[in-house]
Amino acid sequence: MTLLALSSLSAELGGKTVLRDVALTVKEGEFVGLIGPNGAGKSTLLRTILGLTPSQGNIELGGQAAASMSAAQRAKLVSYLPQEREIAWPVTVERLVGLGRAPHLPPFARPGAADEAAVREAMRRMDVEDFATRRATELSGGEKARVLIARALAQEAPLMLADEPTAGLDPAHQITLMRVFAGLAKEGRSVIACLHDLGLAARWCSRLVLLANGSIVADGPPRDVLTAARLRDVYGIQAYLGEDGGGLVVHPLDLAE
Ligand SMILES: Nc1ncnc2c1ncn2[C@@H]1O[C@H](COP(=O)(O)OP(=O)(O)OP(=O)(O)O)[C@@H](O)[C@H]1O
Repeated sequence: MTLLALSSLSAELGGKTVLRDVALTVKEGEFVGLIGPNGAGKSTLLRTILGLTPSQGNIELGGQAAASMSAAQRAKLVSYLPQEREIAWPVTVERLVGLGRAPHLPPFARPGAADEAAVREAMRRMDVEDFATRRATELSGGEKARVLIARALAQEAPLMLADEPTAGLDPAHQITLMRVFAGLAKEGRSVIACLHDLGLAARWCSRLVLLANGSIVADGPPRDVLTAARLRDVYGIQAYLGEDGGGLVVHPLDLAE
């Protein structure tokens, strides 16, 4: 089933075209790494899908025009981890992760057993159970990031949009997160994650979409997208490209000459 279909999508910000004529289809079971240099339009693309940035063109979620959906309908289909990791209220971690269940609850209803199980599972996956009763505002940057990812996981939406989800995480938690996202894809859900770490993107994503100056310049399996020529032309770098038993290995080495 197609979870997301974008066609002829364009967006303008501050009088500048930030996305131009983007077409993208994401089916169930895909872990898509959205990659590209700073300012390429990655965050804007996620925000247009959510209706947070105005755009022209077509956006379909689960086969339905996104423009015709209520916020509640959309929240059942798509969860979102924004780039900003601000936590405004001093609520407990448990409570904050529990907010991920809001789209599933009628107004003023108490969470039921299924909601509590989803919250516990999300906290387990992101290794934040030990912080359950602490105030979320008092955690370290990486701990906050893991709690916010857990909140998005608790939403149990078929499609997750995550903006730089590995930022601030230590290497073990970065790998844990990539495993979680790959696991969601195996279960038939899909993830689109903006990533700057090309090594993680190459190793864990089933598909990479490379954005440059607001346009998709490559889309396919990591091996096809991350070529030496593209890394030079789009990112201006030279990188080690290799293989081991686990797949493609990419390690940026220096600026391109
Ligand atoms: N509110 C805004 N007003 C004007 N221009 C904006 C606004 N938000 C983003 N832009 C511009 O749009 C372009 C795309 O920004 P976007 O945040 O989508 O890039 P990105 O690929 O996510 O970058 P990064 O890797 O640095 O997070 C940039 O040139 C940015 O300066």
